[in-house]
Amino acid sequence: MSTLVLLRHGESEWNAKNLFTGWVDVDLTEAGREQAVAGGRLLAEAGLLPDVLHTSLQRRAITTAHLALDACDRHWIPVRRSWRLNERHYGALQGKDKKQVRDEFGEEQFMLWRRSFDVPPPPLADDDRYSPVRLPQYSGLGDDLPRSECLKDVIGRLLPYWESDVAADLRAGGIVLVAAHGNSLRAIVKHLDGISDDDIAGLNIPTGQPLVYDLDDDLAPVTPGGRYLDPVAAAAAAEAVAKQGH
Ligand SMILES: O=C(O)[C@@H](CO)OP(=O)(O)O
Repeated sequence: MSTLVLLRHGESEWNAKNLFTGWVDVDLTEAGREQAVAGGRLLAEAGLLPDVLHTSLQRRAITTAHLALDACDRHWIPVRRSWRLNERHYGALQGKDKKQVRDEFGEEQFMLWRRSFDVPPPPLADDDRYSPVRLPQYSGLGDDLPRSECLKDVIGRLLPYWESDVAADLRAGGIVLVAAHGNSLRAIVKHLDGISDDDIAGLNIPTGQPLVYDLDDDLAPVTPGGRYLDPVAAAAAAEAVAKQGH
């Protein structure tokens, strides 16, 4: 038996502005920092003290994890990071206002780009100011560096890391914290709960709310869907994510 805690970063500057973000490395807002600290306090109150942390290479997840772990006195645990836990690359939509995109392209196309399993947004040009191609943290990726991704693509690049690194820590026992992003966490939840390609469209992950999975020896959830430590706040925050752009 092992325990997995999934934590989406707190509110980011571009969450607050309602902009598609993806691989753009924006910071947390003050409210996002407070959410991260509150998430850490929830972990402490529940006695869920992480033994190891996995994060993406993005500032909003890294800072959230640091603040949450500091709040529960686990700032010292081992850390592993991978681009494979990054947010979904939102292609040419990165930096665009969600409501404006919905108004311009219509509800159906907007939701296909946002939540469909296999429709990626148009690719981001390498000379775009939001392209990550020249960032040093991605210099070794070569052909793996995405220009746009759908959820299916995220699952494809995330699962190898899940199997090799996260699952290995889970099998070793203890409590594993994964601090990541709305869509990389949707990919993990889809995998764990066996959610269908259609039904995953309806799943939204709230910012800063710890989601806990107790896993059996096969790393299958004991309780499907896991449990939020603050279910009322998590439901309200997930609803707010679902409504973005509307
Ligand atoms: O813009 C993004 O990168 C993500 C997460 O903030 O947005 P969405 O919830 O629309 O997938």
